[in-house]
Amino acid sequence: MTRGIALVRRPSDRLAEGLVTHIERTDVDVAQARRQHEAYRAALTEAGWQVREVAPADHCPDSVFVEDTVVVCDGLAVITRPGAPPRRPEIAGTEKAVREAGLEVVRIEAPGTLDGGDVLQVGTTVYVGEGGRTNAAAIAQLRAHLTPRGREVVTVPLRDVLHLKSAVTALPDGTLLALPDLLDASALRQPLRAVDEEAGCHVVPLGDDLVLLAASAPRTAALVADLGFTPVVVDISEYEKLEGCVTCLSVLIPGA
Ligand SMILES: NC(=O)NCCC[C@H](N)C(=O)O
Repeated sequence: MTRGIALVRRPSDRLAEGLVTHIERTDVDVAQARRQHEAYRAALTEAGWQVREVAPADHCPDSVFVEDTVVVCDGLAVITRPGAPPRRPEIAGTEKAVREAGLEVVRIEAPGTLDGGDVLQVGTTVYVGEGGRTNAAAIAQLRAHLTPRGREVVTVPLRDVLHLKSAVTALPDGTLLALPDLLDASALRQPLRAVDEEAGCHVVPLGDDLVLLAASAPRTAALVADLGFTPVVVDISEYEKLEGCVTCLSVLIPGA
């Protein structure tokens, strides 16, 4: 028995040309990135997920960051309209993959723009970061799609950060791990723990007590263990050079 499907997309040969917005560009070692992607996939498999590949989009340097192309909620896939125009061709392959996984499909339409990295689901609350990539028109569309599924969509204003999940994610018990300087935390409802490592606020609950996080956040891994969870640590240094984190390299479809 698996926990569900984990969609991933192999890194493009053009990965090193990926977008950078809030950090300096540094050289990406694509061969190393490929090895790290293999290890990331292996960690998901080991944690009980059936890893499935979205068809490659080698002409899109950022296509490995598959999370940004879809929001999955309760059997529904909301195909996004990425805020960065060069990333919009990425959505076709994702739509095919989620249809094959048996999900119902709807889309964010213009003038809405939304990146999956701006959407954090905690219980029935769906936080959406409004900032550089995601606008109010898209948030209204997402709300219309998810309200009938018993979700409450809450807007979180962002400052100087790529995505909401660059600044805050949640542990399996709903506790938020955050870098509070990067967002308006007053919108957040669950208990919040500030972390002192940039990569420490990006975690992915993998089921039971398992928590995926990056090797660049060792103090947060210790904190996660102290809180009674089991850290699953992966080195994603080459993706971090492109403002990627553990969340953006997969889309989890529980129960699929
Ligand atoms: N959800 C995410 O954290 N996505 C990371 C996207 C990084 C990519 N270089 C971008 O700027 O779109």
